[in-house]
Amino acid sequence: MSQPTPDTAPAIQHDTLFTTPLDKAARFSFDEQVVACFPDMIRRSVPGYGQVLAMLPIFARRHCKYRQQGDSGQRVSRIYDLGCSLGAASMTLAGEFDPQDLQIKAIDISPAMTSEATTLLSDNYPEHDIEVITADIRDVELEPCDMVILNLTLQFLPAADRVAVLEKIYAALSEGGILVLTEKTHAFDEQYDAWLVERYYDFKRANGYTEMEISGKRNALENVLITDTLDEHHARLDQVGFKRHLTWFQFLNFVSIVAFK
Ligand SMILES: Nc1ncnc2c1ncn2[C@@H]1O[C@H](C[S@+](CC[C@H]([NH3+])C(=O)[O-])CC(=O)[O-])[C@@H](O)[C@H]1O
Ligand SMILES: O=C(O)C(=O)Cc1ccccc1
Repeated sequence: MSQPTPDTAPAIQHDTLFTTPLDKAARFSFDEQVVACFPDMIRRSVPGYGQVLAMLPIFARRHCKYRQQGDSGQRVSRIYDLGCSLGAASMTLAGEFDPQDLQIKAIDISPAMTSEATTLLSDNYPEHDIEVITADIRDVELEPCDMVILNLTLQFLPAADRVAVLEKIYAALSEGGILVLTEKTHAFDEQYDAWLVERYYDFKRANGYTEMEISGKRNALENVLITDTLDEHHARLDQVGFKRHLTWFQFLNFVSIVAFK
């Protein structure tokens, strides 16, 4: 199935959030202002964002086993999209699967995000079984599932809460299921890290962001987006029980890992 062009969504606004000097203490939050420009912001700010999304249905085809659902005998695979924002990952998956083959549960803590995600997903994929839930992923119980997507979400949880969320994901995944974990990272080596950060800012400049926007966003994300190193991610996946996990994508300081149950 090909991806329909979203026709009912409001026009995507250009990200101009940090074009004026702001209170230095203003923290980044996923509010209405961010929602309005989010698709533009994330594509201009996250190297490889579109490429990672495009691989999700390809991974899903290989790892989602049809499961028996209730008394109806309906067979579907269940996928969680945790920290779904506007549902881009769910949208990409829905575009590549028939409605009867998938059940998607998309969860985000920001009501501004889930409200818009609900509209976008139901307008574009009315036949698909997609539930958008406003909740903190630290609090939700996960049902048995075949694939879990954490696309740039774990980095926003307090470091102390990350193990518990991954343990819960490991417990919910079926044998043969996968977690796809995409994150911004930092390098342990200071010189490598400085090089990666500077090239990341070059990437942002190339995408039209000014020095003020780059530094404004950096200040706003301080203590909000807390990166780990790639080694820390792999060690934590080991710790929660995943025996096999592979970095399948890297673009500057952004990585994506697939962990196999
Ligand atoms: N505790 C939490 N519980 C639930 N959601 C949370 C929590 N903390 C933060 N979030 C949510 O995690 C999302 C992170 S954005 C994900 C992009 C998306 N995955 C995408 O594929 O486009 C990444 C980014 O903006 O860099 C936001 O929508 C937060 O509200
Ligand atoms: O890390 C950054 O500087 C970013 O701009 C990434 C990002 C993208 C979208 C929301 C929050 C952070």
